[in-house]
Amino acid sequence: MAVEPRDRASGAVLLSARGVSKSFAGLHVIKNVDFDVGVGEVLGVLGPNGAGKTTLFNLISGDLGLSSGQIALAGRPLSKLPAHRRAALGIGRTYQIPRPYGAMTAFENLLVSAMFSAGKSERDSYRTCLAVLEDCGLSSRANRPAGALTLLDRKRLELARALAGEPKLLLLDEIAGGLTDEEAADLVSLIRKIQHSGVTIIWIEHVVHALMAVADRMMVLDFGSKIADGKPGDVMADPEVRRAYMGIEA
Ligand SMILES: Nc1ncnc2c1ncn2[C@@H]1O[C@H](COP(=O)(O)OP(=O)(O)OP(=O)(O)O)[C@@H](O)[C@H]1O
Repeated sequence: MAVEPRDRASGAVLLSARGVSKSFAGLHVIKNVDFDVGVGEVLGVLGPNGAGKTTLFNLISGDLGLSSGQIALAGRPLSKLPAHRRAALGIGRTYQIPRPYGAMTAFENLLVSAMFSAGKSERDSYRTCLAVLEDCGLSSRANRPAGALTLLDRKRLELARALAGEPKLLLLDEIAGGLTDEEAADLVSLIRKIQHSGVTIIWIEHVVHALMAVADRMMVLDFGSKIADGKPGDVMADPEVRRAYMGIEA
């Protein structure tokens, strides 16, 4: 799973999207979006409600099919692959509303990911799941039913489930939403740790200060189009971003 720092510095592209578009019954939700994500990079994605951010994740993970365009992982076109094949290739994701198997324990939830996404044996999966639970601060809740966990722990579990699949590319969808400042800071430390282990991350988030703390680059969507892509400070100072996202006229 881990990549060496030199890979991160090499500028190799892990995910590339070209001319990506999605329509629902004639409603153009994603419009001709191009972007790359480098190996080991953290790309933050911002945009107003309804801008198309989650739809973009659904197109990458295979939860939805493209209307047109191409998405490739390490040069391999993904368009014809169903979601489970993309997971096996190393695409892990969280959902905005956590989707644990509520009646299963936290540990069992991870085991499903490790065995079916990472394709590990049960024995190897046990080891991975214990390590991931520890990293995510969930060891003491390993045997609790997922449905009985607090919001923060359900968010941690959502992340832990994705990590148990040993992703190369991790898609985080508004994982800091609804958390206190202190909880969000804990989550940021955890995401930094994941980043340092070499996982490439795309993070959709409205909690901008959390995103700014880890993003190498930011991309902004508005009405399905990319309106900015660059260094976080430059993007946040961009007059079009300030107008679209913060309602501030330049
Ligand atoms: N399966 C679907 N069928 C029809 N319309 C959809 C579907 N999924 C999303 N949409 C529409 O696409 C648009 C973009 O939705 P999306 O959830 O991608 O936005 P978002 O940027 O993630 O918003 P938020 O910040 O509120 O999560 C919205 O107008 C939404 O209603």
